[in-house]
Amino acid sequence: MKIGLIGYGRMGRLVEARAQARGHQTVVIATSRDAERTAEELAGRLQGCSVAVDFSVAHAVLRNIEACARARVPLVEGTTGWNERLPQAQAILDERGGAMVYGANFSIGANLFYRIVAHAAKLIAPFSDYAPFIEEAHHAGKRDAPSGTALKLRALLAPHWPAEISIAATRAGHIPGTHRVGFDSTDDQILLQHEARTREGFAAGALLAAEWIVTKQGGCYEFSELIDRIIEERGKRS
Ligand SMILES: NC(=O)C1=CN([C@@H]2O[C@H](COP(=O)(O)OP(=O)(O)OC[C@H]3O[C@@H](n4cnc5c(N)ncnc54)[C@H](O)[C@@H]3O)[C@@H](O)[C@H]2O)C=CC1
Ligand SMILES: O=C(O)C1=N[C@H](C(=O)O)C[C@H](O)C1
Repeated sequence: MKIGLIGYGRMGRLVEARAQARGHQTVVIATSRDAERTAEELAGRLQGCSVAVDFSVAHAVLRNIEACARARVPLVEGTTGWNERLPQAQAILDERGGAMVYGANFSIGANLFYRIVAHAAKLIAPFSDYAPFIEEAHHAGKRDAPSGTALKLRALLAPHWPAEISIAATRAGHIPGTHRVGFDSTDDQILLQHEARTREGFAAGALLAAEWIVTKQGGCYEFSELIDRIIEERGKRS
């Protein structure tokens, strides 16, 4: 694949290294130096890419989606902090026939954790003494809080607990990403945790998504849909 990287920080650089190891090539790199470019101008830069991978900043996401759709380049959208603009993103993709896979967390483990949490929520919710809470911890350089993953976890719990579910966010040092979901009762506490050891898992998932979306002509997919397909396929084989 000929990859266009939007954002060349912690994640962008890691995606480049992993992509190279898998025989792909980075042909375009857009950074904060491209912040003033319009979607049309960025689309011009992305011409010739077979796929784009965006790990940049929330305020640039809609511009980046439009640029990729205009250039007819399928997009892997890994940036977080833009959840409330998803309907606008979908409208842009529909209007221009763009293809995008997005996800707050591209690690396979975190996506399996979503399913464990969803199952736990269903199991625990009928016992009204239990109240859920979420804790997340990340490196000091992370801009958004709560994390995209914590918001996704809250969305999984919300159908079972109508009251607001508290999320506590810690920003310190170099923590790659830890998420905890707890269910607290008068007598005990059930605690589930996903802890990323490095960022390699995010980069590996983003490349898996890139290799998948590159074949798609259009559409908007959440990465967890791709994981569902993998779980289904592996279930059939075993
Ligand atoms: N979905 C996932 O699995 C993961 C998502 N993330 C998210 O990815 C994003 C980036 O994370 P990091 O790489 O740690 O950040 P970073 O701060 O290390 O890198 C951000 C990059 O974006 C560039 N940038 C800033 N403004 C831009 C603009 N207007 N246009 C294009 N590029 C621009 C910067 O020059 C920099 O290269 C964050 O939103 C983070 O939450 C991070 C890790 C995993
Ligand atoms: O910014 C990060 O580093 C991470 N961001 C994602 C999020 O907001 O959930 C995923 C991961 O936890 C790392």
